Amino acid sequence: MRKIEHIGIAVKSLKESNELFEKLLGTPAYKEEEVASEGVKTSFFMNGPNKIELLEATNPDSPIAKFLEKKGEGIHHIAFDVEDIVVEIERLKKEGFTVLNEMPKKGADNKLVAFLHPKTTNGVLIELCQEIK
Ligand SMILES: CC[C@H](C(=O)O)C(=O)SCCNC(=O)CCNC(=O)[C@H](O)C(C)(C)COP(=O)(O)OP(=O)(O)OC[C@H]1O[C@@H](n2cnc3c(N)ncnc32)[C@H](O)[C@@H]1OP(=O)(O)O
Ligand SMILES: [Co+2]
Repeated sequence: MRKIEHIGIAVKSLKESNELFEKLLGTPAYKEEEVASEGVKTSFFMNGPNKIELLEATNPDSPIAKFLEKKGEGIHHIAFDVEDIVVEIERLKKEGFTVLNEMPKKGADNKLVAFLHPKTTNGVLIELCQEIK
């Protein structure tokens, strides 16, 4: 794990939350992107070296929809940048973490991603991100 790649925040309305985070950070979202496979539409903000990802559900089966139902709006996951996601998945499995998708999948912002079950990470959903070069 090299650094925190982004903090994911579940929101009800991307439009409203984009306006709120633009006021908060003093800068507009630099990208909006839908990831149909995850049932989300996302927007990204840079704040210095830090990246914020806002996520709105695009269907009721989306992990974000279920999260909002259960916990309401708020921090959803922490994403870490990794050099080689396949190597990292194997390492983490050996360490006893539950990897939710052993095959990396295409995420947003030109990344390959995988997730660790929060039950094995002190209640925090962890995302692994490898830049697609
Ligand atoms: C890929 C695009 C983008 C990117 O950055 O590129 C994204 O980040 S997409 C983000 C959305 N996609 C995902 O989150 C995929 C991984 N998530 C999952 O597979 C599920 O959400 C899962 C397994 C974490 C939870 O599934 P589900 O909600 O169906 O199960 P439960 O409600 O039974 O939850 C089980 C247990 O986990 C707790 N939980 C659920 N979500 C979270 C969370 N985000 N953070 C912490 N804990 C979470 C939930 O409360 C349950 O605990 P319990 O004590 O039993 O209540
Ligand atoms: Co994410």
